[in-house]
Amino acid sequence: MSLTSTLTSTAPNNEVVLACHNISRWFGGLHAVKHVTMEIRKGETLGLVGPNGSGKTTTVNAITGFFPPQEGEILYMGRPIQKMRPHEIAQQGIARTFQNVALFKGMSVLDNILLGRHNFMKPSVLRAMLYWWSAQKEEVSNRYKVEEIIDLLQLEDVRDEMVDVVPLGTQKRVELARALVAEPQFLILDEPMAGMNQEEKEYMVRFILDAKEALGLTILLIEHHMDVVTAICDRLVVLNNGEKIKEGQPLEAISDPTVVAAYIGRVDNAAA
Ligand SMILES: Nc1ncnc2c1ncn2[C@@H]1O[C@H](COP(=O)(O)OP(=O)(O)OP(=O)(O)O)[C@@H](O)[C@H]1O
Repeated sequence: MSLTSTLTSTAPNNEVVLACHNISRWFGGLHAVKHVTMEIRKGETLGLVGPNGSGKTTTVNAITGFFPPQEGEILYMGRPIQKMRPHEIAQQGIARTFQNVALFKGMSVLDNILLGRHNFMKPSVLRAMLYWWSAQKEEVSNRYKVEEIIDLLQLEDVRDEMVDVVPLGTQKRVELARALVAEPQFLILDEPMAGMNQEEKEYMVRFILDAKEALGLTILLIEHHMDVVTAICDRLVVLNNGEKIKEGQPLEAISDPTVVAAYIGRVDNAAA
């Protein structure tokens, strides 16, 4: 499969799922995200790109409540979320994967995926003892969802393996599975193809598109591989030094002189 021949099949509509209005985040004296405004519409795959250190992960950390914005507003389905804690934001229907694989070593693939159901698990021992039948129903429903996602992402063969022994590409897929079993409407992927070879990248693209189609997702994708970004994103937002420098159709955005200069500037700086 060629990445350039890949097409998104679920067209976005005009309903705004997530809106960031003028958000800023500082770390001490470092203004990591500067007055960023962007909107993501239902069914859309929005690419968030930019050179290293341009503020992409910080923006995602602001949306997901890990490092909330100190200025500005974030609306999810029209409701402000910028003061919510990460688990409350997750409960709204937002799930994410992390730039560096963040799985629990020493646990199986299956158990790592099951952890994504924690928002659906009620931990009361008393409740479980008194209402064993209800706990059983809950267990069955968790298992059912997990099996559906294992099937969708073709993880059947490795489900009982320790997660640390499966290849990186599969670990990234396990992370995606863990995010998907939380039944999100809005999925944030932070460099899901990092460290992958071409074949692994192509598989991952396929899995992301399949998941989007099957589960009706809206996606925010941070990705450095421009072939992936141009193949699967409907629009791009480009950051540089914490600021939004461009927003538009993928091919148009990445060939914009300001964007090209931002990337080349980093290369020159790195070489200096
Ligand atoms: N928790 C933190 N504490 C201090 N500084 C931070 C923190 N998180 C990010 N930064 C800084 O904020 C700036 C933006 O970083 P960020 O990780 O958002 O960039 P990025 O675009 O995601 O980069 P990359 O593509 O390399 O992942 C960088 O200068 C980074 O060092």
